Amino acid sequence: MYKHTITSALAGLVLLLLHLYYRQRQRNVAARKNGYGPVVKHWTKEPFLAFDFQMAMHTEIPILYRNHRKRGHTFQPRALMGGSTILTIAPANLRAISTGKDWGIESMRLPGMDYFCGRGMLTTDGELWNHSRKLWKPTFAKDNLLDLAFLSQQVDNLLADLPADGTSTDLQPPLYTMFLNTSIVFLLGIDPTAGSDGAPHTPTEFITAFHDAMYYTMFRMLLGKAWCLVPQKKYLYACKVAHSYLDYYVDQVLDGGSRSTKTRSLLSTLAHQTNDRVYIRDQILQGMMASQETISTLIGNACFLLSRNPQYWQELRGAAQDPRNSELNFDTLLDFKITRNILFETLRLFPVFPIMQRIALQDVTLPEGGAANQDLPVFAPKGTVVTMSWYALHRDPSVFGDDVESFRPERWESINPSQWEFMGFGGGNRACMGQQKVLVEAAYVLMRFAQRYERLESRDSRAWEGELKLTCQSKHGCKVALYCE
Ligand code: HEM
Repeated sequence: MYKHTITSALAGLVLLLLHLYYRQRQRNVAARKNGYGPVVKHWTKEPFLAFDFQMAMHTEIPILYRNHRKRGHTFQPRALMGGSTILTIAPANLRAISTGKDWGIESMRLPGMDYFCGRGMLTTDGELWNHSRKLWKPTFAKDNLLDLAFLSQQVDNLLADLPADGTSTDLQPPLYTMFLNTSIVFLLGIDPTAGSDGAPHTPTEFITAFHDAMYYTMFRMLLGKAWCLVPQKKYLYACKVAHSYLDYYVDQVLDGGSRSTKTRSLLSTLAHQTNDRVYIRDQILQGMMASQETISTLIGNACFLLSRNPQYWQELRGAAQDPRNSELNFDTLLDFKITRNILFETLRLFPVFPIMQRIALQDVTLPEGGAANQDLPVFAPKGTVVTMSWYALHRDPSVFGDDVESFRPERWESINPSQWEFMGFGGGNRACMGQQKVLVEAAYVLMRFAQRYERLESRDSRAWEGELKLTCQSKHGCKVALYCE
């Protein structure tokens, strides 16, 4: 009886595999007839859903680079049950995905994120997304980014706190705290370091709740409908604290009539344009996700690289001490080549967002990647997910030179990658709105550091290893020693 059951199960399995194999063959034949080419396949350990591959690409950042080197610009893990993602870094495909209306993110993100942060730029497609982008726009206008006074004061405090006698220190946590504070000023128009002002929670309680809610939101996104099986008390509490903290400030601005204030935080910009309290709160939460650890991650990575390449620190220090560069304002910082090259080179090697995904909103054609030569178009039926690895894209020797693993900021003087060959700030419809703000603020911090410290030395012999949370940070932080003259 037992033997019979096993034999039947095995026979069933073989039939299922044969069925899946022939279905895939039929699809390939049909695609070829229509001028499409099949995508190069990649074997995974778990062949049904390629689950091991999906997990690895979110935990081991360089894995997609290694696979692209083996399989080419476009490939697909073989998943017998279907539904596996197409991986592509072919610039023509990236252009098509980033500029058309056929690709989106809503169905991948909104179900898991809706309860916490609702509908906004990071969770919707189409009209809703477009509407949010328009409402956010004035906050990123140049005249709203000129004032570096709060950042300057924060940098003063940081420089006063950091040891300058060669004692080992990790720059990542204080950089994170500093940019968390500037983020809150930018989003809410309040100084979180100034103490309590009647809000139902302290800024620290809000931040803790924000992180807790994000942590559980990740599970919601991973588990889909099965999420309801997980105890939800902590998640609901975290959402409640974060919501009530922000509601307090939204109410103040809407009810207190302070909409005419000159402070152009995201909150005040939005309050000029809508009365929808929940909508405004949701946008602030999404702004927090886009901004709160991005700039600190970039500067931390830049310092990590500079501490191992002292010649560039000396170059930066020389420029920072040059009296002609004494005025650090929006325009001078944005035009400053040395910091720009350092920041772009850092983003090239360690993109803050190393992978990005999109889902096909209808049947679509990708311009290339089909057949063994990868020169035929690829058919992507509605619901196909594409994964784009910026980490791999930024290591193309034909664009960046043979020494792609080296930190060489001066390469940016002689290369000219297209928008689809370097995507540190994304590109196309959903390109980063904060790019100028980032380049100016990060340059400001690097210049202030280089003015003060004669040397920046690494205190960590390990190679850079990425840890993917909201952004991709160095797993081991940025352990350095700083020396003043
Ligand atoms: C090192 C810092 C940063 C980097 C590297 C960065 C990079 C990116 C990238 C790659 C995208 C595209 C995402 C996609 O394709 O779906 C993006 C989107 C975005 N970024 Fe940034 N970002 C940074 C900081 C910021 C900051 C500080 C803000 C705001 C204060 C900001 C606001 C946004 C917004 C609003 C979007 C969404 C655009 C949309 O979906 O339409 N970013 N960012």
